[in-house]
Amino acid sequence: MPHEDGPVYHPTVTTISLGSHTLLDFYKPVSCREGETPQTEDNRYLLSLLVMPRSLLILQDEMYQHLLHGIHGRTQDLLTEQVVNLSSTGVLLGETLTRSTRVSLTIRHVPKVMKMKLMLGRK
Ligand SMILES: O=C(O)CCC(=O)C(=O)O
Ligand SMILES: [Fe+2]
Repeated sequence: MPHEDGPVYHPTVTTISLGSHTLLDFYKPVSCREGETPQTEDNRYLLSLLVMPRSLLILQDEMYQHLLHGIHGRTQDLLTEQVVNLSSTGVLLGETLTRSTRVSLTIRHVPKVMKMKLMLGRK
């Protein structure tokens, strides 16, 4: 499901991937201009990144602040021209990759945390 990771973690989210590859898909945000054709997930789709096993992905700037991202639930990925980082992965255009179990470790810096005093049992 396309989503933003939100301002709390701004400006960077970092992901280590283990196990399977996956495709991370990027979408334009929903705009609410009058007279525009209704927006669907399909027509907001922009591009994908092939996220390789044992890779480190750093998401920041425009990709973080402006675009939405998500991972489709499917078992196989056909690599098309919309997968924009193929040349740095060694995987060829037109190949189909079968997914298996993937573990992603996401590292987020949270500069602002809320401090709450625990009042349990106090009067
Ligand atoms: O598994 C991933 O690489 C990203 C998952 C994600 O979008 C998130 O944790 O917000
Ligand atoms: Fe996310």
